[in-house]
Amino acid sequence: MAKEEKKRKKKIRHTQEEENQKDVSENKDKRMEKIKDFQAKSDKEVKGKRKKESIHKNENRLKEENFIGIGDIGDVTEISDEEFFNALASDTSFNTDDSDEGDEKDSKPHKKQMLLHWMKKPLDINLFNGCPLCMLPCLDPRLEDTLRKMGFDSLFPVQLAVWHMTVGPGGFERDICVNSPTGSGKTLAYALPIVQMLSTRNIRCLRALIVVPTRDLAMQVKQVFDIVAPAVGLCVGLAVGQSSIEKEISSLIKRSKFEMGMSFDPEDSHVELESLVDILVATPGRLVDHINTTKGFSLEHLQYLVVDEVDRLVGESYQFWLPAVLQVSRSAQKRVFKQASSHNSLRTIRRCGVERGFQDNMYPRLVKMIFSATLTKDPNKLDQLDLHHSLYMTAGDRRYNLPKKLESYGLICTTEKKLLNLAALLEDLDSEKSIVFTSSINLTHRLCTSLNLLGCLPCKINEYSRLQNQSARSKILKDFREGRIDVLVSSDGMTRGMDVEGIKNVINYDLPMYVKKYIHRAGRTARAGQAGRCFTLLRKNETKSFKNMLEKVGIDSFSPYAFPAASLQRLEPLCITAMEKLIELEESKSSKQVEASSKFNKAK
Ligand SMILES: Nc1ncnc2c1ncn2[C@@H]1O[C@H](COP(=O)(O)OP(=O)(O)OP(=O)(O)O)[C@@H](O)[C@H]1O
Repeated sequence: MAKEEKKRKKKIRHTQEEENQKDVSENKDKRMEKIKDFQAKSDKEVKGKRKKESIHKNENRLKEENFIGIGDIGDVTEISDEEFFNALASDTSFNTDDSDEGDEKDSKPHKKQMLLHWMKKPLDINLFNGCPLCMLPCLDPRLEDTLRKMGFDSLFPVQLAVWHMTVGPGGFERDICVNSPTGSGKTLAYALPIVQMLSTRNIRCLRALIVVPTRDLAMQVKQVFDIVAPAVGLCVGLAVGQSSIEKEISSLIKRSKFEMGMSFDPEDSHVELESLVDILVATPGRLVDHINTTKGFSLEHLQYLVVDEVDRLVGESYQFWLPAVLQVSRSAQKRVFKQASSHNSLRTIRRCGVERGFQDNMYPRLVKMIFSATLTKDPNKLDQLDLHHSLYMTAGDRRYNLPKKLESYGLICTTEKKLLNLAALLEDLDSEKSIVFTSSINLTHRLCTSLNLLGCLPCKINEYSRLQNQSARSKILKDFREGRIDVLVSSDGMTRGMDVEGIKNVINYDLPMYVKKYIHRAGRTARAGQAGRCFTLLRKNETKSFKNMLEKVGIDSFSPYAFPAASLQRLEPLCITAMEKLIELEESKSSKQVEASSKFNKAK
């Protein structure tokens, strides 16, 4: 009897276990289904954005092709339909931050490629070896002292090359166009000669303008000037919209004494407002605001114009600022030049002779210096800069170069396994300082949330994208610089020019579609001659395009990077749980948004 009872109970237990297992596996299938749907939705969202970007890019290309500009247009970005749909299918990242990141492909053999004559014989920066500061001709001892305090005892090749063409024998006779790899020291390459040349000025007025594409980069460039400029008594201003325009104006323009007192009559326009700065670092939008609206803001004494990340700043989304600056400085220059014989209070004596003017009027030359790690060769874009007797400087004979000590790796996996592979990689890297790049702002947020929901990684992770306001981004960047954050999940807004010391790894969560984007992302590491690694997560069907991309920067293949199966198995359930929590968060967020909008509609 007891035996039969035992048998019966065992049978019941067995069927229960079978049913439970069946529930669990059905449940798991449902969970995986839900995660797949979620991933497909986010892929679709990113693809939609990319498609828009790419159509936008093609519209621009067509516009350019119909543009009757100088020379041929063989250098415009080209993407055939089949490439476009391949890229979409392989889920590679189109530019979502800036449609100007496209490559100017070396035009196909059948297309005549027009290369500007001055770009045909570039000056090779690699011919210049690093030069000890004590051997640098004409360097102001105060600047030498400051550089040593910065921990620099020699100049990098690009810095020496630019020095020779500006302060040295080259004497600023020509406009300088520099194409030098990321992290090679371009900021100091232009800051040093400008500060050296202005160190002898008597009267303070705005003589040097540096334009960069983003606020964060502008603040970073200003930090460099804030170290070297005061050493020779120069003042530096910032115009980026970081503070209110009134606050900014008071930091740039000295209000006349009358304006302080009661007796000031605003109509009294003959009172000359003085500049509080010799050098201004600005983003295009705020610069144009000051040109158009700020009383006393003048470019008439401008001697140096620097355009950093120039291929971005002459791109389609920034085209508004350059004509304004050139026009204002040109007309002001002509006026100043004519008055030069008069005894006005301030005469701007510029070196480097005069420029071919309009209607044969001669006027002092505005020296232009343009910099990028991926300098454009498109004649239509460069023509906007109105360059004078340009000198093209580049590192070696290849168009695009990665830092010498950068190693490129590829992690081949399916979309579904990307989070799992990224988690395994971050676990592998322990808490080394790293940046994870994604192609869209929303994906940045989701990825950062998922990684934190895993709860098992040895690193502190935060996100950095336009979803956060400027002050939040500045704080996160500061925490990252100071080591309170180990891994930054970032959209491409961070890419250009940002210099954070000690970044060991860059991780592309998705394959950048253009080599320029790859260069600027990977260039966040291996800076100033240090070593660094760039990992790219890609699908099997993206391997070919990744290899093609690396060939453009002189790398004939990438090293595969894989993980022991055990670590993937251990992390997989955690990733699934993290994805489910993320889906719940997204669903509750969207239901709250629906609730809020229905309440809003009812209230109307
Ligand atoms: N002469 C030097 N000696 C040692 N370090 C230097 C020197 N010049 C610059 N550096 C350091 O090199 C790093 C990269 O400099 P910088 O940001 O100017 O590079 P970059 O070429 O502008 O890079 P990107 O193309 O990404 O903007 C900075 O951390 C800077 O402090």
